[in-house]
Amino acid sequence: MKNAQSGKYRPYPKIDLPQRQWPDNTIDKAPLWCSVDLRDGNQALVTPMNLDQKLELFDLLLKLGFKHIEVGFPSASKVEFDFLRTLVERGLIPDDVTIQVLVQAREHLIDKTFEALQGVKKAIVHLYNSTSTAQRKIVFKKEQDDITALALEGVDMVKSRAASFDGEITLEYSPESFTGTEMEFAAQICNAVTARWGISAERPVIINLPATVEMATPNIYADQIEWMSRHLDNREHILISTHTHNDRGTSVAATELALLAGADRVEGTLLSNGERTGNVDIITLALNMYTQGVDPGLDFGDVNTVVDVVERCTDIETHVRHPYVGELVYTAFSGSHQDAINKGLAYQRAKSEPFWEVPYLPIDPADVGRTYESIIRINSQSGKGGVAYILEDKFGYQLPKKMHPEIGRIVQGITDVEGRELTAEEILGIFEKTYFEVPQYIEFVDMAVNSETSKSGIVTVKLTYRFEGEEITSTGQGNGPIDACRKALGEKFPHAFVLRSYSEHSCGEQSSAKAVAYIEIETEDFGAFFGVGRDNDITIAGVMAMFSALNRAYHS
Ligand SMILES: CC(=O)SCCNC(=O)CCNC(=O)[C@H](O)C(C)(C)COP(=O)(O)OP(=O)(O)OC[C@H]1O[C@@H](n2cnc3c(N)ncnc32)[C@H](O)[C@@H]1OP(=O)(O)O
Ligand SMILES: CC(C)C(=O)C(=O)O
Ligand SMILES: [Mg+2]
Repeated sequence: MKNAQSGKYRPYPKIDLPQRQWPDNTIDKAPLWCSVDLRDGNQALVTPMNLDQKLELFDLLLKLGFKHIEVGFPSASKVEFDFLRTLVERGLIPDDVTIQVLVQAREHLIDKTFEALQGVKKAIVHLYNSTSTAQRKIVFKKEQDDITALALEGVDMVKSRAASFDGEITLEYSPESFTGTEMEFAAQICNAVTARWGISAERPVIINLPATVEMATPNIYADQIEWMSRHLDNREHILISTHTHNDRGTSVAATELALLAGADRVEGTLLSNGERTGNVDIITLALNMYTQGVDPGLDFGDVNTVVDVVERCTDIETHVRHPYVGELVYTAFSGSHQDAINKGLAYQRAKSEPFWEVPYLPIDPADVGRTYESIIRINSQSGKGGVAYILEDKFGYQLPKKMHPEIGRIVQGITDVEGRELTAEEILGIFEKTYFEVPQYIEFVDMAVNSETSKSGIVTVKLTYRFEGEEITSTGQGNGPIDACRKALGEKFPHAFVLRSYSEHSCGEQSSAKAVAYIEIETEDFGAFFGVGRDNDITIAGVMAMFSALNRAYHS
């Protein structure tokens, strides 16, 4: 890169805003949302949407709850014109939804726009012209007064068409390239526009202040919004609208700070489609509010469907890390995150009040229609907690905590060698191979508990097992069936061991549930090992767990 101080680039100047108020404000209600997916999003696509795609996306926007929808630039092309006509002719615009159309301050375009609007009950006509120093100098080659005159000509044209229009027309005016415009001129042109329109309580105006190009830090945009809010005439009849692009990657922050600064309305798109780096992502904005306990007024309870429809219509894939909706945003691979999430979810389930307190998950995935299925995935960065979570969450095995390090080590040994993610089924396979498919050094065959003796507290069992090619049946007594089986192995089994811990649970649906038992033994010869047994009968499951542990110890 060249020297940044070569003079090619300059810092954006500060806004003179004495006693700015916005830093002390909080967002406590949703703005009026306006989707510009069908216009700004569409105009930025390699292949603009066809009629069917626009209809599908429009339908999604209605379902999500948008009340202002910019449906296009009807004077720009046949598809744009036909789309609006289709909405009107098929009666697809609900009474509580206002459609918006964009147009330049040019007569033939305004006429075409009103032709497209015929039959619409209420519409926002969004008139724009560029006001920035660069556009005035380079593109329009006009002074400020000429630019204002252009805007006012546009207003006059819209006003006269609106007067003879059957439906209700609201004016939206955008000093396009606002962020490159001097504040005084921006206020001056907006005030001229609203005055010419005849602003009043009955004729409110939307003043949209676009970061057509994001040029500065978000606090500057907030300053600009507060500055404009202070300098716009008839502020009470104006809806200040934001329209941020994401050139510096801070459109969400800029919009949020603009809301603190007094903006009433937000234009943006789903998943940030739009010119260059995109428009601000309304999903992120809305869910940011939701996670602060503020009702966003849009329903993102099924983000997977939103992503499907938007991807189908725009032919743009969603990044796996996209806030709230990306494939990996609810997934932890790393051990310490998995451990904390696992504990957090258990804590959340157990407590009675609803406040969401799960570490590393700023939102409950279920609230946006995401499942817990993919929260924890296993690779070489993962730890024992993650493995235990998968075995319990997916397959119902509630491994005792003491056993987690053992299975964690075994799985990590495999991920280290494989160098890739292991699926849940592969984790289950490792678990079953480790505990249920151990080569049989000593093999359990059968057992029977003497029910009479069990009443006295001491249990007598008859155990049959296979050892060194011989099937042996022997009797043992103990303070439980497993202890009795241990004794029944007697002197024929050469490795002395003691039982260290035991736990059990049932696993699976009621009708097909199995009992699962976990036993830890400590052998003199091989050290401590866990074993797992699974059977219809809990006692047999326990004894099988003991054999599993013995065989693992022997083969260690
Ligand atoms: C920031 C934004 O997103 S703004 C929205 C931009 N969206 C689009 O442009 C998508 C749709 N646009 C189009 O299809 C076409 O540009 C049309 C149909 C609107 C116009 O097409 P054309 O007239 O053939 O071409 P073009 O857009 O290049 O016209 C440029 C002329 O319009 C003028 N112009 C541009 N914007 C405006 C405006 N808002 N008001 C008045 N005149 C304008 C330019 O100064 C230029 O004038 P010149 O011919 O005297 O040099
Ligand atoms: C038309 C205007 C509002 C626009 O899209 C922009 O300035 O980014
Ligand atoms: Mg834009």
